[in-house]
Amino acid sequence: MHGLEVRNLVKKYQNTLVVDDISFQVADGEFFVLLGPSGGGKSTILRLISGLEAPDAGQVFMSGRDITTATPRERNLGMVFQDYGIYPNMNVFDNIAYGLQARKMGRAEIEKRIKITADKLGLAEYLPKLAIDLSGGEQQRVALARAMVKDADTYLFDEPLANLDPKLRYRARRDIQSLHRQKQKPSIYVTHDQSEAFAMADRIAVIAKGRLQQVGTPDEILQSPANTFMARFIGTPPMNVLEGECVYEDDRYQVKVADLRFSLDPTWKHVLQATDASHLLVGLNPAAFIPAWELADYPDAMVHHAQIEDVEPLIGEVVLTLRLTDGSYLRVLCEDSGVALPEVGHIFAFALDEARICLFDILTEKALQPAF
Ligand SMILES: Nc1ncnc2c1ncn2[C@@H]1O[C@H](COP(=O)(O)OP(=O)(O)OP(=O)(O)O)[C@@H](O)[C@H]1O
Repeated sequence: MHGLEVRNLVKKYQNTLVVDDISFQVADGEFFVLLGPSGGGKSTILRLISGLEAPDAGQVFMSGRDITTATPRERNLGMVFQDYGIYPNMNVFDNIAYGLQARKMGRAEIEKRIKITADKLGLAEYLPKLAIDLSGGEQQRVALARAMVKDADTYLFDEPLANLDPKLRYRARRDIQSLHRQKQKPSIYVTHDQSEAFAMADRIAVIAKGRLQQVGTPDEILQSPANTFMARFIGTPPMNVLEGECVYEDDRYQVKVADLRFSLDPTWKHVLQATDASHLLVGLNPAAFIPAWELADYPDAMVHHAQIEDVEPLIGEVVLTLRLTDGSYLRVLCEDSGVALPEVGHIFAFALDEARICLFDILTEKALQPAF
């Protein structure tokens, strides 16, 4: 097998389980993002892959070879970390050359590679300068150059853009993706920034409390959260998770949330017959609502009403918080209509794209799956 695999990795610090039985595979050419809240265990997983720390259990494989006990150098990794690991009193050329010299590469080959990489990253004029005299963004590019000059078997990135301003982040993101495409190796990228994860990832693994919550493409993660943690974590604003009840009336399954009733697709039938559907958790994606000003385009949609509790304008979008009859709140994300914003206290008319309803078991909080 090509690519990288971690199998049942476990790591404890002073009896606290920080990495709890984590397994995943990353194919050659795949950009794989570890996303999750701070302290969840993402960086520890990267350190276990890099060999900077040893796992208490589990294995790491590269191209099918067990490298769990190999030294970091034997693993042949390209690494870009948040603190960049730059030697401040060396010039930029020597910083980039360091790993190649350690591998006993010839001077002419080192110079050739550094020239190509420095040109690509706009670093040519900085090569003679001391690293300490560079800005944060320039140092970040040096760290990237150091990973790029190598022909590594896997590339690891640990929040490499955390210290950059938004404009530089955008450019650095493009540089990292271009490096990845050129190398066609597995890349594993740690971030707690969802927009970064969704912009860059082929697949995302969400890690929280040391556990793998879900692995999937950005679309799978967004549309089909595996549990209520995922539903409440992903998205701005995240999914509404409300208590509800399923009823079978008028020849169809319907889900009731406060005084709202939504029709469920027949693909839910088997789940609802097998589960205690009288009480479950209902996931309503804020982006799945049809606002008042678009209802004319959906003449068959079931129209609901609720009072507006809060209006939060964003760039080109608006988040409305609606108060339901049982006192719970529903957040709705709408494209800005271009006319006057709805007002707090007014009654808002809306419909729901019912195909996007998610249901969760109230005890396990795991997603229920419709049968297609
Ligand atoms: N060397 C260590 N000794 C003891 N505890 C540690 C050590 N390294 C990490 N931890 C703890 O392990 C947990 C996971 O840390 P880790 O840095 O892997 O999380 P993370 O998801 O990368 O967080 P962040 O996004 O903040 O970097 C944290 O509770 C952290 O305090």
